Amino acid sequence: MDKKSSAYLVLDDGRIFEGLSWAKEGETFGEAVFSTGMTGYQETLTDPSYHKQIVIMTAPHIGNTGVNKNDEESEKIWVSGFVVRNPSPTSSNWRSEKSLEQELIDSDVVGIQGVDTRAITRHLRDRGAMRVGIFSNTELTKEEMVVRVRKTAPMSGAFLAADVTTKQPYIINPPKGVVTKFKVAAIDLGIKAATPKAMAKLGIQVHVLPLTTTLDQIKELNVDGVFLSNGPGDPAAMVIVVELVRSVLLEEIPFFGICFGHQILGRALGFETYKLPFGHRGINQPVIDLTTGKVEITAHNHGFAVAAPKEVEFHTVYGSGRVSHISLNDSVVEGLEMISIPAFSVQYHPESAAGPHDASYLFERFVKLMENPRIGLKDINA
Ligand SMILES: NC(=O)CC[C@H](N)C(=O)O
Repeated sequence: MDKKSSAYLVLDDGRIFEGLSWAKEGETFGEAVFSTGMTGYQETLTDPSYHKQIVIMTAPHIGNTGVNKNDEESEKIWVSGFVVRNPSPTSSNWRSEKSLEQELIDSDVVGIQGVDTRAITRHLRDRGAMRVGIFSNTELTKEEMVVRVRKTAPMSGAFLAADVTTKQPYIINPPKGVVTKFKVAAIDLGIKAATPKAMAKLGIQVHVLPLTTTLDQIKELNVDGVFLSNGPGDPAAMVIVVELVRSVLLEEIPFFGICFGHQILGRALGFETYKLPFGHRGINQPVIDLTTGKVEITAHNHGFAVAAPKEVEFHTVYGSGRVSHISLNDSVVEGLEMISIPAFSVQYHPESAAGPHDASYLFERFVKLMENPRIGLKDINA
């Protein structure tokens, strides 16, 4: 095993954690976010929503099952850096094709190991998400490293979806033996691979389209529904897509949004979005469905949220609606549904990847909405 050099995790408030270099050596910058998932490191690394973020894993042992082609959520690793306590020295899994460290090296991802990830997490919980840098094999002084971190762009106001959206449309068809019943235009703001697969299993032919897609291009496809995906950056920077959603709502085309798509629906309806102190990132987050009273254990990855009124029906130019789901950890809005037009969204990830499948019913809800666009959500959920 080659001897590892010292490495430093440097936060923009001047706090520095010393560890050892891991994966690629060098320096990298991003927003420091922590994920509490015990599994799913490969899905996290390849989720485009983490673009320009450095992810701290609270689970101490990472890399135990190596990496494989099936568990990727996109064609590449999007995180800017990866912070772990104890990378596994072996990869033990029948599907493993490569070690995690080798995959990170091959993907030019700078990592750091041997740092107290729990102390870093507690610090971020107390101080909030902030800019961060990883420096390994560096000649810089600690002061020079802090200065470099403070020169990097913050997440607030960041327009990042253009970096991750598909350049060309592509189609995900239902698997063999599943009849195609609906066609959906999925606007790719950083879509995870598990999402169109979850829809295709229900008989939906998913047309994955670039974020620049227009309403006319959607109407040319003669779709039964429009889907807005997860993705990186600040929803307040997504003006072009907010306008598209408003035109879809006016046409009353059945609409479903996940995570970034939920925030953009919220903004299209006229609500503000705001930055959470340190976000929700993990796969055991309790959310209550206010329609059924059921509690779901869900997968989350979001740093922003929608400021919508929770106790009452709200009224917008597109009709009335309500908050459909809230987090049981901190009461953050986790779902919206319109009553008079066919549109709903959730802040969390019903496609999971990784995480529990408690929320997979939401894809069926989208199918029912396309089957009965005129009756709206209230009757569908009854
Ligand atoms: N996973 C996502 O879609 C994230 C949405 C948004 N970028 C946020 O951080 O809240």
